[in-house]
Amino acid sequence: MHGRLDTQLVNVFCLMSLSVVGILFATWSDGVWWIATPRADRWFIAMIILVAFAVLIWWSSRKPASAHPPPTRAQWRVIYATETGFAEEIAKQTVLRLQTSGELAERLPIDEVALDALLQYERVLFIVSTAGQGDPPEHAIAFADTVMAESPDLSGVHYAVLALGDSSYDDYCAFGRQLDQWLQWVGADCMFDRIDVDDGDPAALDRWFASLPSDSMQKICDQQRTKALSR
Ligand SMILES: Cc1cc2nc3c(=O)[nH]c(=O)nc-3n(C[C@H](O)[C@H](O)[C@H](O)COP(=O)(O)O)c2cc1C
Repeated sequence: MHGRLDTQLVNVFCLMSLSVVGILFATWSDGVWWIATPRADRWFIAMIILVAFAVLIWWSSRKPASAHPPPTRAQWRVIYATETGFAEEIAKQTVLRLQTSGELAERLPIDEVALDALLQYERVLFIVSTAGQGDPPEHAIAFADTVMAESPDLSGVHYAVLALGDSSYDDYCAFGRQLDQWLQWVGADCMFDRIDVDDGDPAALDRWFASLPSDSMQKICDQQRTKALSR
């Protein structure tokens, strides 16, 4: 918007300057104007200047290449921790939903996630169960003991947690809660509140899937982002 206004002001300034120069030339000679028809070579030079000017105007008024490239969609990482396979199944369905909505998404077991990789992720969905007596699943123990023992700055990471558990256990959804607390502690940005799933509760799972971006919602976000960038 500002760019267009600036260009228009420059155009107005140029036209005014040319008018002033024209008036000065007109008042320069107080003798009789030479009214003979210009020679052919003068006509030719004038035509070339006119065409060059027209080409210059056309070239400078072409739509400039956008300074803001279209928003790229972030890659979603769906990280799961499972003992008996339920979290992995929900992770598969989550990735499928995201991909059907036009998102880029990949599924990763938590034991394949290192801290330096996590720092690079933009959008992460954790789907984790609790095993034993409030313990992480076996393949998540190393993550809990090493990565979650650190205090990195995860402020660039947007996350959500789906905690699978069973309220008949004392430490209901303990690992999901610990993970959520750690993510908050290290400054990660929570996209929506943690959802606890009691013994596979379908209503809680529905809430999880409803919280994922739909295609239409993504389009609105893209449009808003493009608008915000072009301001
Ligand atoms: C041996 C065992 C221990 C469990 N311990 C807990 C627990 O401490 N807290 C809890 O909320 N759920 C506990 N659960 C329930 C599981 O977290 C729940 O069934 C979950 O959906 C399993 O997901 P998964 O198949 O991805 O591991 C336990 C389940 C089993 C079989």
